[in-house]
Amino acid sequence: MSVIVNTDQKKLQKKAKILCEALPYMKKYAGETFVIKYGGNAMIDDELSRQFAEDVVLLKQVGINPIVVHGGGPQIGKMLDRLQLESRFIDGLRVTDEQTVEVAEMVLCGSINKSIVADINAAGGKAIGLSGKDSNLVIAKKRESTIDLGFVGEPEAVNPDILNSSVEAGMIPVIAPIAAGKNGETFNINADTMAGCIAGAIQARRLFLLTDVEGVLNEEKELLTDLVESEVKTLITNGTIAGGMIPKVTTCLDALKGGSNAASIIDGRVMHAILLEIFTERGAGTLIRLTEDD
Ligand SMILES: Nc1ncnc2c1ncn2[C@@H]1O[C@H](COP(=O)(O)OP(=O)(O)O)[C@@H](O)[C@H]1O
Ligand SMILES: CC(=O)N[C@@H](CCC(=O)OP(=O)(O)O)C(=O)O
Repeated sequence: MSVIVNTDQKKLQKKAKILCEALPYMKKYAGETFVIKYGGNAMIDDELSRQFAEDVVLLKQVGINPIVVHGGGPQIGKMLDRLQLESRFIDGLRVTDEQTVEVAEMVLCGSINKSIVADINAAGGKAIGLSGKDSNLVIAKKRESTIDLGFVGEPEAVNPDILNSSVEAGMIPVIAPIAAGKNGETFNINADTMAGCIAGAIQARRLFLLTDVEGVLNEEKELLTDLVESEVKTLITNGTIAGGMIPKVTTCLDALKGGSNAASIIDGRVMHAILLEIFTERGAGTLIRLTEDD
């Protein structure tokens, strides 16, 4: 025979209260599509990866349609090191020659994509691994820049049919940021850029970028909880926003202009970061909007 002691009951009541608090958000977001960008730096340990997968499956279970776009910059870097090839970045983008694009495709579409798919499936979901190449999901073109970045691409067109049919079939798409150009060449796309353009093209209700910092930080390293477009531009110009944070904030602005309702940069090192962001009144990261009135 088992008994429930008072402290157990209090713990259970606390759990029930948390579930009730999440109810209005579940209702508000049921049927909506969320694009979640899972950065290579946020995949820092197995337990966090397992919890990320559980969060994604929970979203699907409560009627939200999550679409995961992943990165893997540090993992590409490690493989390049092993092959004694150099990693070089300009404004957060990897300079990508022919050998580098081969390695990027192998790492992103191979080990990383499949391990996220496996984690989501192990958590009870039905994940399908894709890249921009599958069913012409994303057609890329060379990214023009003052310094030649090689095979770095940017999305030119998005054909979301494969996403719509996968979601309708109850699947969770997991997308690697690799795409083909019109002539069949392979392009390496920054994963934030890939996530933002997909979010815009399918008019995702929300875009989340999970990374390895609390959000956008000011010069004193304090978290900026809300930013509008003009503030983002000033922070880039004065160098406060630099490196890998540049493609993140510009991606958020592009997704908002494309039709997403809100874009947030959040700390992927925090357990259940997505659930906290979606199902509590004020998430922990930086919320980006176009203007104060949005
Ligand atoms: N103002 C800023 N606030 C926060 N992080 C910043 C800022 N400027 C530059 N960064 C850098 O951006 C990094 C996140 O980008 P990145 O390394 O590309 O992450 P991910 O792999 O998650 O895409 C942070 O770890 C930090 O070093
Ligand atoms: C062009 C470009 O920079 N592509 C990235 C793609 C992976 C990525 O963006 O990964 P994170 O999100 O983990 O940084 C790269 O080669 O690192």
